[in-house]
Amino acid sequence: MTDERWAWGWGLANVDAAGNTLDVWYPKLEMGDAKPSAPAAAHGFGTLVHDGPDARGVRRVPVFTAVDVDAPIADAADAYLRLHLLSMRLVRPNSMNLDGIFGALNNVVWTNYGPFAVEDFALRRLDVMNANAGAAMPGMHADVNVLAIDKFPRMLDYVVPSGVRIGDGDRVRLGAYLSEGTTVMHAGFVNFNAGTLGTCMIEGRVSQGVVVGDGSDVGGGASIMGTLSGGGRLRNSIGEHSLLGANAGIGISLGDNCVVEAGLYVTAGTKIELWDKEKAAAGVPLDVVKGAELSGKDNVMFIRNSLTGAVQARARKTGIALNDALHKN
Ligand SMILES: CC(C)(COP(=O)(O)OP(=O)(O)OC[C@H]1O[C@@H](n2cnc3c(N)ncnc32)[C@H](O)[C@@H]1OP(=O)(O)O)[C@@H](O)C(=O)NCCC(=O)NCCSC(=O)CCC(=O)O
Ligand SMILES: O=C(O)C1=N[C@H](C(=O)O)CCC1
Ligand SMILES: [Mg+2]
Repeated sequence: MTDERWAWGWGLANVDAAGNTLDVWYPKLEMGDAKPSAPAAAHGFGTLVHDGPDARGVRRVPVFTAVDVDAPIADAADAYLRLHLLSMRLVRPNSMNLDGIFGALNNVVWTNYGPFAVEDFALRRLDVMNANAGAAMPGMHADVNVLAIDKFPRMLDYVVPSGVRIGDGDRVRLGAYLSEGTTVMHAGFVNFNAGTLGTCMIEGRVSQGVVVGDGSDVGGGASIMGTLSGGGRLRNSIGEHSLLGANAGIGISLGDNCVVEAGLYVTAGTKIELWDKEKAAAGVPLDVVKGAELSGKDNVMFIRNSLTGAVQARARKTGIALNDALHKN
């Protein structure tokens, strides 16, 4: 036994004319504590493999990839393997080394004909349209629709996890980790290395590094601050049976059984009054703490008092209950 964590499998790579790997699809991956000496089986991609370029200028080649998930990312095939591990629920967010992921991934034009290189895209698009002209329907030209230009593709084109609903596939990147019973509505968003650890309703944005616990709800338009851009360093999370209200936001973590009022953004620096009924009734000033001091605490309701304008934290005894009917996926 070693304490190494290895993952491996056969992937089908799209490789552009310059030799750049645009993407790799791994239908199946395995994990173990040692590097496999050789693939256990043949790749099985059959006629999907073509060594010469297609009309996109892209070759499709099988690659056998084995990676130590605790080592930095080596290349695009490695990055794609780790993103698959997350979406296949083989590895939880924040438990793998993802150093170097943006450098390893190529920027790609994602289309209804698969990935294209950015270089000379207009000419490649013309080649594909000409190749298709009248092929099935005389006089008709099949358009190449550009869905995105990005380093990360949609999860659902690579991994379809069981027990989830996703209203709009564009809103969930490969590398999202969605547990059984999760529903992501159309305005929700889940980044890579982020997701849900149980049954959840996601109608807001779950940033890279953020995880949401069982029985919790991220309301419409809600935002959970991430760490990739904008200078924030705190990796935020939401515990179990908590509610981040519609259009609310957090730059701190929520523990279990918490609620953030709709429309309220609580940051680490927000000055918050600790609600105390007796003190308030007696006109005694309430204690004040910064948001960071309440980060991760259980049983807290955050509101902006509509009479005084102060943000307040009030004790809450129980967690929220999701609507079961929306999670029998
Ligand atoms: C913060 C809460 C939870 C508060 O709810 P309640 O008012 O029921 O709480 P309560 O404990 O019953 O309230 C106790 C007392 O506090 C008062 N109170 C409540 N909020 C207050 C405020 N901001 N300022 C001053 N007083 C307040 C109540 O009137 C009540 O007063 P009395 O004692 O005098 O009666 C709610 O307002 C909220 O924001 N819920 C979030 C719901 C949400 O966003 N769900 C996601 C849906 S997502 C969605 O719908 C998608 C749509 C979309 O995309 O936008
Ligand atoms: O899962 C659904 O469908 C949901 N529907 C609600 C709606 O249609 O308003 C919102 C939450 C999830
Ligand atoms: Mg509905």
